Amino acid sequence: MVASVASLNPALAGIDSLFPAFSSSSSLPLGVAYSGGADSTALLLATAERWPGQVQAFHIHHGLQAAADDFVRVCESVCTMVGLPLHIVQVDARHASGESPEDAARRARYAALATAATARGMQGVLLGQHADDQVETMLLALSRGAGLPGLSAMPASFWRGGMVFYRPLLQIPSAVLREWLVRQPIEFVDDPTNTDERYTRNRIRARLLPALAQAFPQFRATFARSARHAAQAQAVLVEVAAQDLAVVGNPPAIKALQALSLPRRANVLRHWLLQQQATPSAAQLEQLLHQVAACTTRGHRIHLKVASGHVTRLGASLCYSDAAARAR
Ligand SMILES: Nc1ncnc2c1ncn2[C@@H]1O[C@H](COP(=O)(O)OP(=O)(O)OP(=O)(O)O)[C@@H](O)[C@H]1O
Repeated sequence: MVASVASLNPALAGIDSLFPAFSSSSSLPLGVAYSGGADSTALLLATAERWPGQVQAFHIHHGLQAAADDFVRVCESVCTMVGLPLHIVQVDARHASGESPEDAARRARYAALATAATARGMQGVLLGQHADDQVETMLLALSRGAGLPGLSAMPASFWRGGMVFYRPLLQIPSAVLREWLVRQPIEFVDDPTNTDERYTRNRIRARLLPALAQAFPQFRATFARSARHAAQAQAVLVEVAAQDLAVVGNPPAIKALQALSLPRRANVLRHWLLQQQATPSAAQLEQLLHQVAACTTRGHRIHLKVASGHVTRLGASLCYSDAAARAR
């Protein structure tokens, strides 16, 4: 009995809880984003066990590290062994100026996964992020002073590039997946950059998570609950902002903005700016609120830098313009 429980892939519980009503017709076949690391290996094996013949693996070759060819070799060997189709997609993940290399790699990875999975007729792509990744994401957000969108951490599903992505392992600790996997005759790779403590995420993993486990043994579950509360509250804020934008107008009329309470004024301005592809810093939003409040005479000028553009006053309304973005 114990042996059969121990031999059960823990990732199965994750996919079963995320897809309770998955029918074998419309939602299959599924792709698995397979890095060759422990988590996506456990996920790939569980998915293939649950839906035999309906699963394909997708590996993105970033060409960023010398170890990338080793990842490909391990992915090929595992997929051959378990009899799964594997698609290897080369991407150019060089980062633009002002973008971090990790963000560039992630953006390129999701775009390539969406394109390749669509081309192969996949109905969704599964990702291997787990409960520890979720806590790390929240702590990273806190370390940067994030608001509710950041504290909401990673959603269990989302659309990108016309493809739906799922994260079935968000409730499963990394150690549980790894403990099972090391007892299987299956190879996996440990990304050497995961232990490089120059990266904040790796410092969080190596130093904070063990301390949290000692102080609050239930931290994965309670942090996940907080992330869900934050996501729910954020969804309400977006709804309220959309309603308020309909009232103040788009672009927003200054007098109508002044009629709103300060928190709603901040909320609707952030929402409006995000629609213009401009993410204001906390200081920029503060300045803008100050200017809107002070704008009580005809001659009052507003000219504020926000993101890579400017918010100005144009008659009775605000205006956002970004010459650099228009030229891109
Ligand atoms: N090169 C890649 N090719 C395909 N999918 C990837 C790749 N890198 C990451 N992913 C997907 O994104 C998820 C999260 O990436 P992350 O970098 O946190 O994981 P990892 O440590 O590289 O690998 P794993 O999660 O498999 O241990 C992975 O679980 C996997 O599903």
